[in-house]
Amino acid sequence: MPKISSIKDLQEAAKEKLSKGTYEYYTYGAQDMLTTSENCAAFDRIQIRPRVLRDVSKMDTRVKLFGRTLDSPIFVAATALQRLAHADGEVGAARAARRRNVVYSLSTFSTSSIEEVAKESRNANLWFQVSFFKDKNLTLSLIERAERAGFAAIIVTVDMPYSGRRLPDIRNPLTVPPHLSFSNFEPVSQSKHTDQEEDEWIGHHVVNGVEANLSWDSVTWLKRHTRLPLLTKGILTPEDARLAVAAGVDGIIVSNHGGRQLDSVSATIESLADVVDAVQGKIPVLFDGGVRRGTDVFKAMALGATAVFVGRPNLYGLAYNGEAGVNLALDILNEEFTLAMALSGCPSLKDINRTYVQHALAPLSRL
Ligand SMILES: Cc1cc2nc3c(=O)[nH]c(=O)nc-3n(C[C@H](O)[C@H](O)[C@H](O)COP(=O)(O)O)c2cc1C
Ligand SMILES: CCCCCCC(=O)C(=O)O
Repeated sequence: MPKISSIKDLQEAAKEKLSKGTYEYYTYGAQDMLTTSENCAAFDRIQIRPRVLRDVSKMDTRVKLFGRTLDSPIFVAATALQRLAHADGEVGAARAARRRNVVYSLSTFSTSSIEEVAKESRNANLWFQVSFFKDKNLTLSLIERAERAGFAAIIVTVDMPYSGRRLPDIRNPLTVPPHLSFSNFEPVSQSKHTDQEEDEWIGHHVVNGVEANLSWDSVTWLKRHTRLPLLTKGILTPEDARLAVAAGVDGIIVSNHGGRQLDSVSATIESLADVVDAVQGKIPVLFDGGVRRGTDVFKAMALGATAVFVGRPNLYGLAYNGEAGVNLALDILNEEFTLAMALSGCPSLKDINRTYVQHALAPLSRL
């Protein structure tokens, strides 16, 4: 394998290391994966309009969010089951995010617990992703644990009342090996139990436990029960963005779950500007989906994102080389992004705006 110099290289290296089932669980999307592909392809239909003869001798990628200053707007998205990729798992990935002073979001469906990640990555910028469970006390207890452990924000996922139809999962359902568990679901994980009891409990709480009877009142309810900033993840339309603002959330994440939920929805980069316009600057709009290059980050920032999350690049980094692999993924993206800013004549994030991008008449073609 030649030197890893792009996220694509990392993906190929990860494919070599992971079992087929794990690689497909991480990489694939719902049904025909139209949206998963589009998330990446749509970036190629956007061109950058660089300005020249600016002072780019000092670059500043810092972003301020909810009272904290982060060194870069490239954050790590919540993804389940990270220790399937490497023993370093969520802890290693959170440490890599801490090294760059950026946000690490921990999935509810993690293989290291809220407390373990907080303890082992002390002083990291941790956000917790929660789902609405039928058992409301379960949702609340997860949030309370995240608050107690020092997490700085709550992300509530709103695009997953049911799991999307992912064909590898249907043909060959992913199993969690016996040495791993959904660590946030303690009652079973900590007590003596048989594998069958564990499977039944997980089936009940994790897979079938997610609530499908939801409304914006559910979000208001959650907001009342946390003192942390609350972000809704999975917004794709200006209509829902306006409702999110009205519900009093502190931030929106434009996301289609990496194309893993409803196939045939638009690429997130194509939904971003409309959401940003609807929100009118009242709350930050964050973004994820298909970011594989620093130039993708630049395009999302130009269309109004306050920060972007990367999901699969983090998993590929982990699979390649644990914490060091996530460091590598974040280094590549940050180097590419800073260079894109400099070559576009934008020394700081506040300089980047919509005048720096345009829709290509034809997709930019890849060699
Ligand atoms: C393997 C995998 C697991 C995921 N698990 C979660 C999860 O537990 N909760 C959640 O809200 N989103 C989850 N997501 C969605 C990511 O948070 C994010 O929206 C998506 O990965 C962004 O797209 P990208 O992978 O192209 O960067 C998952 C995505 C992947 C690929
Ligand atoms: C096997 C349980 C996985 C929970 C859902 C994780 C997720 O959001 C995903 O996209 O996968």
